[in-house]
Amino acid sequence: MISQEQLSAIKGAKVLMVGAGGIGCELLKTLALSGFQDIHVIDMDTIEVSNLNRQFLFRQSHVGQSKAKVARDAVLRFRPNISITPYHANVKESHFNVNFFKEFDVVLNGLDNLDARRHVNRLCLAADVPLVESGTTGFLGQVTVHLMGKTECYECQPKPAPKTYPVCTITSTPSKFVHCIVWAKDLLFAKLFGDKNQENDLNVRSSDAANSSEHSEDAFECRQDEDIEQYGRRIYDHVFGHNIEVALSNEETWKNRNKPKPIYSNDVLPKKLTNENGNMEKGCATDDVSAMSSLGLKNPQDVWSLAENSRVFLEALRLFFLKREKEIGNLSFDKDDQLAVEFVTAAANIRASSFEIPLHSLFEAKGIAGNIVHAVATTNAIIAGLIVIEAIKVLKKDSNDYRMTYCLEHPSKKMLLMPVEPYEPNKSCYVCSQTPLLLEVNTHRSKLWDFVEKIVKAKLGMNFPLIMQGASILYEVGEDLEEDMVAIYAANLQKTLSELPSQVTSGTVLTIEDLQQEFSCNINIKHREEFDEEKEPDGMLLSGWVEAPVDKDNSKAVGNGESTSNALPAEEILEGEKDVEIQEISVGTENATGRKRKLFEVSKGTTPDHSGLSDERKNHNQIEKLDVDDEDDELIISDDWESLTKKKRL
Ligand SMILES: Nc1ncnc2c1ncn2[C@@H]1O[C@H](COP(=O)(O)OP(=O)(O)OP(=O)(O)O)[C@@H](O)[C@H]1O
Ligand SMILES: [Zn+2]
Repeated sequence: MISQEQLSAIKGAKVLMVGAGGIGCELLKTLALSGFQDIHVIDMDTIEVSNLNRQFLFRQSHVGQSKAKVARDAVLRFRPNISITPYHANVKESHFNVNFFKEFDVVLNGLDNLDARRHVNRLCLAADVPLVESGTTGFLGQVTVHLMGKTECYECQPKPAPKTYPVCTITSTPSKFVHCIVWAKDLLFAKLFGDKNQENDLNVRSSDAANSSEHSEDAFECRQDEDIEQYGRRIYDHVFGHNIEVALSNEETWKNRNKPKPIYSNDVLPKKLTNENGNMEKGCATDDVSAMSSLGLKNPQDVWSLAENSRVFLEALRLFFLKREKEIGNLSFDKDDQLAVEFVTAAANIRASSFEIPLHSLFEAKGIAGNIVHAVATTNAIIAGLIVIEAIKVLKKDSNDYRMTYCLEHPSKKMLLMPVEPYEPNKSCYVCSQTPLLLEVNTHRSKLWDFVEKIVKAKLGMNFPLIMQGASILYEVGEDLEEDMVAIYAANLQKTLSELPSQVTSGTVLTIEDLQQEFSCNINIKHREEFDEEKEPDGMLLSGWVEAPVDKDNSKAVGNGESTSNALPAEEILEGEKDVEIQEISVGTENATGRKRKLFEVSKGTTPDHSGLSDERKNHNQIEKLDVDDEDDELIISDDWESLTKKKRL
């Protein structure tokens, strides 16, 4: 039951929701049904068919329309007297500035990416508005509360770096299906259908290959004298046959590995394919173009044979050239693009055959390629309910009662929700505590451009940076800059740090500001001569704020509105490249009675990895078995659990 006090806090509140996807739809409904009367919703997306299974405010007829607007209309139908203001826009647009954020009593995130979450975190800090952050991944979810000075900010704990793979694993020595998927989508698909000017590691490097004129770079261009089937077969033979032969010629590589088998199209398919594509020739909408339907393959959960994959490969390539020629050169892989998924599945499977890696169905391949953990609508609904509970506490200013709550998938079947006390702000957080960072860099070799791209944008997440050394501005982004300044900054970008007009060397302190985020930080520069190409590919190292270790091979999860905030256990986890953090649950070492609890692993089959975490964090990242004997599935949300799971910084 809602108390009078809660009700008046709710009624008078002006709330900003960011994201109207899986969590957002549930949240908007729950806010409206809880009595909130003034809700603003920002979402930059339009509705897709794939959203309909869980984003229940949307229907087939809404596909292509703004999520924020349709969500508003749907909720107004059952709560016509409340005010919902939709914005079909990116929250990073400049009109959503600090003054805009200051209008709200609380901000509620239902986002799906680190970049937008960091941006909202900074604006909430600058505007001094509380933020309730959330995320779900399949059965897992979490809700955290961030209030400046009271609890940690969203960026107080480092987030894991996106999963990356060594280039040579992808180009030459794949050992898992995901390596074949990355090769198929980031190299082959990009090479054939994406921007031709982009660097691409597709060709295996070999001294022999360099001498081969026949298989030089333009092997990927369609020749004038060949038809599309010949072209497809030539690409097939080049990437699955010739390139594998070249790779085999590097004998050292295969001393301790199984040798791959070159595959040529004539080994797998008849010399001339019969035309099975009658339906496709008679014009159909671009969206419906599908190699599978063209070939009569119906079930996406079937694992195709090598011959079937080879046919899909050639057919998908043919259809791209026949039906989607205008897009070629501009395409990037999109998990919702059926033909792209078919092509990538087939290419990955053919490569997997070569390397004796088990083949996968289109359904599975799509999940891996799109970093998908299938969303669970119930998790989104639970998380949305928890967001509203925390929002009400925020509005009532019950800061002692804030909880970060984890929704767990627990093979031990002990509990579903785990509320713990939020952390205090991290005193060394460069975002909310303004602690300077340290950058080790070769100031004679690295250009200002490297610094802007690799550090300021990629690591610090700034959109409109201004870089200063003392009073002199080295670089600035903005629409109203004078032409001569634009030219000076462009020239600066091409200079090494030590060549800049006000030299950047060891001991220099740079101040970086983002005017939109009203966020600034200092970076102490330390010159270092050498960097390890494998471990420090940026050629520079930022510390003070530590990036969390990349998850071990099998400890990575991604999904709908994926969780990127704090600790979570993960059972069934896929490798991926999206920004998502799945760590361990942090709970205190003693229960309310002071009795020690047994350690256990919350997540089946994964041992917590604390490598790279500070000692303080290691102490916090203990996973404990709670002494509950009952083996039945229990939903535990009692207050007792809160006292059992209090968590404090040591
Ligand atoms: N910068 C941003 N500005 C505004 N809205 C954003 C921004 N980034 C993400 N979003 C929105 O956040 C929502 C996240 O919802 P969700 O995780 O369910 O993703 P989805 O795109 O709807 O589904 P899926 O990725 O699973 O297909 C999306 O609707 C997305 O448009
Ligand atoms: Zn912080």
